[in-house]
Amino acid sequence: MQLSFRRPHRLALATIAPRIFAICHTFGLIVWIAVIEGSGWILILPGMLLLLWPGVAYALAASAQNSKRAEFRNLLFDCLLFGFWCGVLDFYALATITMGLACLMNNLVVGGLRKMFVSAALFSSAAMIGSALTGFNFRPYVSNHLDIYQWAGALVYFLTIGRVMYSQNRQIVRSIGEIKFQNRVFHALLDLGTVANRATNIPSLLDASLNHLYAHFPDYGFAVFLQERQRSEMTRYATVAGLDPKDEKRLKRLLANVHGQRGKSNTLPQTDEGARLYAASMDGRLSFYEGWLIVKAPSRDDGLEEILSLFADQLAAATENKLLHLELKKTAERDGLTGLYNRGFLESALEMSIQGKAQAPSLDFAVLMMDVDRLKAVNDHYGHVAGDQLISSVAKYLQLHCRDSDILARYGGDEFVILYPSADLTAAKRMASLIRENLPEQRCTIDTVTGEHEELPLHLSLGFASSSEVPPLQVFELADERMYEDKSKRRKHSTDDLGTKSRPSL
Ligand SMILES: Nc1nc2c(ncn2[C@@H]2O[C@H](COP(=O)(O)OP(=O)(O)OP(=O)(O)O)[C@@H](O)[C@H]2O)c(=O)[nH]1
Repeated sequence: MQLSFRRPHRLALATIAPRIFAICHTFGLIVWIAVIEGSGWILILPGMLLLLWPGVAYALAASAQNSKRAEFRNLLFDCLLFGFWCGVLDFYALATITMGLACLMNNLVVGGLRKMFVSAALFSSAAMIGSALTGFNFRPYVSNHLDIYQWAGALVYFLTIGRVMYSQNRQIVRSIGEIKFQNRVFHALLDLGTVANRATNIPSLLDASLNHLYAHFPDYGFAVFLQERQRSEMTRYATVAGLDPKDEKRLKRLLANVHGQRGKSNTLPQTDEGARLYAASMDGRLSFYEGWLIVKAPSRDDGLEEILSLFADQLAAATENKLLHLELKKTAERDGLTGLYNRGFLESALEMSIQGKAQAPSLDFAVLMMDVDRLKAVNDHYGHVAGDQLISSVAKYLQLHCRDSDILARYGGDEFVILYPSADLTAAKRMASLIRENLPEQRCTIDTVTGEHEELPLHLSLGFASSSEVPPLQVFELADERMYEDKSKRRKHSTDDLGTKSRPSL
């Protein structure tokens, strides 16, 4: 079997010095007594074997699979050795008491009462064996000088043990502090994903994430900057938490430095009257942006760099996911030409309004349907680009007069719908009147196929209905019917004009 030595557990390291001292001191005691009682080498030679023990104990701990457990065994073996020699030295009282106490105390400290009792049993048994082998003598006192030697040795030994316990305690306190900090980092990282997922857009994601980090690390300040990859001078998003406004200047300077380091994900410390600014790149994970997470630490913090890149990575991943999600949502919900909601979104919103009315009958909704007049003629005469411009102009006009709660959608080619999810007919009527009165004055500039600009008026046919008039399922149909009635009326008025003009009467 091949022995492999490793750095043993800190307990085995801590006991090296006190054990060497105790063994050397005991060897001195053996030599002294051997000289006094004239037993000479009969006592000294076996005593020399004792000197090997600290090395053997260390080797046992360093080669064991579990060096802590091996050191527990070594401490028990200490009791056997010292007990044996107390017996051999005829129970010299001061040595027996101090050695016995030291053995009991060491085992009590590392293994509690149970280990202490085991160590007491081992010590006494070994003492009995030692005494039996040398013929059961009892000599509690040897000389004053030896008493002084033994007192001094005991004093140094207990002081050494005290020092060891103090440094062990300090290390434990430091370790607990580190564990607590790592725990905070772990929780902050774990929750960062959840916080970021809850956000509805990028600014709120960055805001919530930085506030979350600040709540976990109130002594620190945080900032994040996202810049367009193509135009890095354009800061698209910037958020700070826990930073002084005067820090912003410093941050700008820091950002100017980190620009040159683009692509690197290492942090760049910058001194600032005791506090330090660190920047971690979010580059690797962002497709269209380059970003920096900046942390202001109250003092130099070497451990921060590693953690900071974890936070930067997590934040970048959450931002990239949100950007993709928003893009997907936009594609799924929005109309490509006008940016208004599309038919699918409107239909699900209408479905929800219908269900809402079923659950709360007092909750009315209304629909305003609109159709652009004579788009086909514009297409035919000026081309489809001009037709598109006309549609976009109508969309912009409607958007301008809608509130955030209104759902304005492009329903089909030239059809628009506004759903008022929690309003009766009044809102739809008001919008219809506005359109009737103001729209004819509006003009849309189109590009003709010959490259000229033309101004065309905007015309819409309208129909509105509300759940206060008909059952919810029929509201849309009624608005549609009314819109076609309106269109028929408007057509009648303009039929003659169309016949007489060379280009569409718009
Ligand atoms: N330029 C353009 N034209 C479109 C678009 N979607 C639909 N159209 C055209 O819009 C026209 C709509 O037809 P209609 O509603 O029947 O005709 P209209 O000319 O608006 O006539 P009225 O509604 O009866 O006034 C069709 O010619 C479609 O090809 C679009 O996105 N862009």
